[in-house]
Amino acid sequence: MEPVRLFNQSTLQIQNCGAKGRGIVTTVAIPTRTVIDISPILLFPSEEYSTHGQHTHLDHYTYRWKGGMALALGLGSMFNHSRTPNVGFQRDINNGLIRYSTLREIDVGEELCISYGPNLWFPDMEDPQDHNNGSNNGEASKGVVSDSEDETAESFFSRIQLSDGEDDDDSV
Ligand SMILES: C[S@@+](CC[C@H](N)C(=O)[O-])C[C@H]1O[C@@H](n2cnc3c(N)ncnc32)[C@H](O)[C@@H]1O
Repeated sequence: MEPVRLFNQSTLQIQNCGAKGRGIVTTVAIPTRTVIDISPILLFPSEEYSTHGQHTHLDHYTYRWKGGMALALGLGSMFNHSRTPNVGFQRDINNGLIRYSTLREIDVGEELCISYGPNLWFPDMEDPQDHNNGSNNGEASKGVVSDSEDETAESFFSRIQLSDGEDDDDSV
């Protein structure tokens, strides 16, 4: 596909990122700790999700959320995964939003990626070992990230909390 400038964020564009499918790329350099998007979510209650949603393509896009699974509307559904993400996110459960912020300085033309956590349901194209053996392409449950109540060391929530200032330490 041709890169398409996004209406609400004119410095980011969505484009084809090879085997990963579509992804988000920046057309300008971005300083660290910059909020780059705030995506409202659509909540699917747990029962509805287990009966219907998880059997559909939605299951590749949803975030674990209090009371069910959430689909991020807008950019939030377009971030690809990296083991070394340059974007972090924070769920705002009360307001039904996810805030995305840069974790380091980002150069022009870089793809913006989040970490989905350790349980991938596809071979990671950014990880040559995984790409070769496809070892994660099996039993792992889908859903983009781990439960906020049950964070793993590799997931964003255990690494940084930007917007509420409770913990803005990058360390794991
Ligand atoms: C939330 S969607 C991201 C947007 C997606 N690329 C698209 O075009 O709709 C998650 C899907 O993107 C793909 N994906 C994301 N990160 C990837 C990676 N590092 N390696 C391979 N595929 C990836 C997988 O197919 C995954 O199910």
